Amino acid sequence: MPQFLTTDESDFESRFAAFLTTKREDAPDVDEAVAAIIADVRARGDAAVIELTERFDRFSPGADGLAFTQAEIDAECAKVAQSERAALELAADRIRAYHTRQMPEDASWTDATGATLGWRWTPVSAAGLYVPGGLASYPSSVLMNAIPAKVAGVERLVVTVPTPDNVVNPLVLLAAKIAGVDTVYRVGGAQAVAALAYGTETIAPVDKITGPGNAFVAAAKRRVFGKVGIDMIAGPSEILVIADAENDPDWIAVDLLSQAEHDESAQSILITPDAAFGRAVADAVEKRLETLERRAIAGPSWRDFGAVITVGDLDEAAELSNRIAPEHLELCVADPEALAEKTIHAGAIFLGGWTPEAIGDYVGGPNHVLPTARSARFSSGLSVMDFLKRTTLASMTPAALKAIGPAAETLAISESLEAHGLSVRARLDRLNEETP
Ligand SMILES: NC(=O)c1ccc[n+]([C@@H]2O[C@H](COP(=O)([O-])OP(=O)(O)OC[C@H]3O[C@@H](n4cnc5c(N)ncnc54)[C@H](O)[C@@H]3O)[C@@H](O)[C@H]2O)c1
Ligand SMILES: N[C@H](CO)Cc1c[nH]c[nH+]1
Ligand SMILES: [Zn+2]
Repeated sequence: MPQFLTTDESDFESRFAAFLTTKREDAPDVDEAVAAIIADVRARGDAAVIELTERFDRFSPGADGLAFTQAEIDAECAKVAQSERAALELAADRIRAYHTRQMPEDASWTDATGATLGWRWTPVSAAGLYVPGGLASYPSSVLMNAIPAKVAGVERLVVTVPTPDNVVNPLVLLAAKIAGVDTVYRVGGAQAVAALAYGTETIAPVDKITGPGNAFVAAAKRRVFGKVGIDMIAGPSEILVIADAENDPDWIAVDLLSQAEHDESAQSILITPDAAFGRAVADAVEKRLETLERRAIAGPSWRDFGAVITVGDLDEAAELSNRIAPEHLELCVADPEALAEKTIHAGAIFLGGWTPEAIGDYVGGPNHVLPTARSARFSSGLSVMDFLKRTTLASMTPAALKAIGPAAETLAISESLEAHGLSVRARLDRLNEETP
């Protein structure tokens, strides 16, 4: 049974607090194994990657076979149905258009002292995208990771994907091709992350690694952070729907199940001002679960981590939503724009009953790699910014240095940093000699 909570019950606060802090994931401790794998790849390069692939993915690529050839990619892509190809292309076009608008502008201005200041954005030179293997590999996630990188201007973009038993999902290769990925390596797990971070004879190192994966991949990303940049460690999916009684309970039920079916630890929550509507949605979920193919995943997720919360009004709904800070927030109410003004902590907001979250997972345009586990309080989804760096620019004239240099010298002396002060003083002295 999902939890049924009502804000006017006396024990609501304690039950809600317990619900908020419920541990949803028990990630196995794999850090020691991952440390050994990374050390092995650093020491032995391709030989280690090949051996680990033999052990974990049960085939031997050989050094020549670590990267897919163009002919292999073309042959796999030819297996994809035209309808799927068209859908991927439509998704790619819309994701590209959205992320192009995210590109930030450089800035430069001259202030009253004559100092010219500003900043400049430049892309990382090379990025590596990890694509999980097996059933969990989502071609849509290839687009969501690769397209922002290309829009940002990343010069070399590579994908690593495990291909257990040497079988690849053709849609992953097609998505990579559509997104403009340069090379795809048939390597997975911590060895793929290590190869991307440190490089091997075959795999050139990258500067930034993005993409989800299992506990081994997550631990490896944590370990190589610092040597390279990483995006985030994504947790199980979440959806929060705020809906009034004017909705079809079945629509809301399938929206809740759309994230529940990702993972047994996913979380789906309905907040509604109408208790009877909440019960109708819960009944509709049970009915859908009778036939849903992924009920073995969605059922436990809904029953163990799902909730229906009845509130007094939509202001109270917004307040709870902000405390939950969900990855995805659907606002199925009469005035979703007004409610969106109040729901300030969420990875992505879907406004109105005609905007199911699943549109955002595939073809809306915004990114579907989003902060989970309440981290939307302080972080954002993947964007072009993840593949850009901002460099500040400053240019002094003699007059500008004369105006602000003495204060720098004073601060340097107060920090006992003599050479700092002298580097300013040397120039100020020259200026004083020239124009006493
Ligand atoms: N958050 C998201 O958006 C999202 C999307 C897709 C998948 N996922 C997650 O990605 C994961 C996919 O997992 P997966 O395992 O199918 O694919 P994966 O690609 O993450 O991991 C497969 C690799 O794990 C390594 N591995 C497996 N057992 C190992 C062991 N005992 N020791 C060392 N390495 C080992 C192997 O190298 C193998 O190639 C799931 O946890 C899923 O929830 C998340
Ligand atoms: N909803 C997932 C992220 O939370 C992403 C995804 C991929 N495919 C379908 N959905
Ligand atoms: Zn999804």
